[in-house]
This record gives sequence, structure tokens and C-alpha cells, in this order.
Amino acid sequence: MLFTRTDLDGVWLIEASPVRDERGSFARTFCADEMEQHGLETRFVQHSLSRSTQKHTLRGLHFQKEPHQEVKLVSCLTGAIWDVAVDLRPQSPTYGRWTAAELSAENMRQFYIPQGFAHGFLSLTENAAVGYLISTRYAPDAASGARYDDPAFSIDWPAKPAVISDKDRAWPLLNHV
Ligand SMILES: Cc1cn([C@H]2C[C@H](O)[C@@H](COP(=O)(O)OP(=O)(O)O[C@H]3O[C@H](C)C(=O)[C@H](O)[C@H]3O)O2)c(=O)[nH]c1=O
Repeated sequence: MLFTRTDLDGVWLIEASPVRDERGSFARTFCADEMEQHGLETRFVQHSLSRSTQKHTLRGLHFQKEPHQEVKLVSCLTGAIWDVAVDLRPQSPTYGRWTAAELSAENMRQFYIPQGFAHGFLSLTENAAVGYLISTRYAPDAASGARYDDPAFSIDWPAKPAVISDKDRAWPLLNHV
């Protein structure tokens, strides 16, 4: 596996190294030893899967409030997504900045998003399935979010959302919190 830091401290791109043969390929997608060597979380108590039927479905930006903050290891199992992490760590020198990566079933990339970040994605294909390894048990009362189109972030989404939940449209703007 190939671990690459992004321009935001704590967010990593993790790429599989598939072994290919005439049948197709095999790739390790998680290794606790390699995660530990890079100082990353190794314990993911919940795994989740979301399926977005339509192209340009936007989910997010979501985060869990303390003390239920999550580390997420995000992968795209079918189709492709444009995955975004926004730094909401109050003391961070990159507070309010975002970083993104295209994750797809084809490129087998994963996005490692530490606690303190908001996460969201825009599907780039129909039938995008997104897998999450999550470090913390889900706490519904701690669920919170930020606006995908908040000018404070100026996220450069590749397209306007065709599908987005009312909940995600209605998150407060950062400067109104
Ligand atoms: C996150 C989560 C949700 N749920 C329930 C709550 C709702 O009844 C239903 C859908 O939840 P939500 O609308 O929050 O699903 P998404 O909009 O896909 O949110 C997810 O996608 C964004 C991009 C993320 O980063 C989060 O992992 C997660 O919030 O599943 C659970 O039962 N367990 C969970 O861990």
C-alpha cells in the first residue's frame, strides 16, 4: 500500500498495490501494521456503506460533535466520487481549508480523514457505493454538518448537486454558527 500525505495535516491518501493476473487482480485494502507505521488509527469499530443511485448526488458535509468525533477511512466500491475533507479543528493553521481526491472502484484509492474534519462527496457516476471504516460508534445526537457551498470554504465541486438531502441543504454557514 502507498501512503501519501495531503496538503492538510492528518489527511492521507492510501493507494492499494493490486497484484494483477489473467483473472483480474487482488489487493490488500487495510493493514493494521502499515497504518500503525504511519501513526494512523488502526481500530475501526463500525463499517458502513452508502449507495447513491444518481450521478451528482452530494452527501455531506458531516461531522460528529465531541466526544463522538470519528476517524474515517473512505473508499469507493462501485463507480466514482469526488471526496472532500474540510479542516474544522479550531486551533488548526489550516482551519476552514479543504482537500479532495477522486476515489473510484477503478483506482482503489482510500481517503483517511482524521477527527475534527467535515466530510462530504459528490458522486461522479450512477450507482456510486461508498464504504467507510469508522473509528467511533455512531451517536445520532452528536451528528452535525456544514454547508457544502459555504463561501467560507469555497469548495471547488466538479458539478452542481443533482440530488442532495434537505438536511444537507440546511446546515448553517460557518460564520453564522
Ligand atoms: C452516518 C450514519 C447514519 N445512520 C443512519 C441515520 C439515517 O437514518 C441514515 C442516513 O444517514 P445520513 O443521511 O447521515 O447518511 P449520509 O448522508 O450518507 O451521511 C454519511 O455520509 C457523509 C458524507 C459522512 O461522512 C458520514 O459518514 C455519514 O454522515 O442512516 C446510521 O445508522 N449510522 C451511521 O453511522
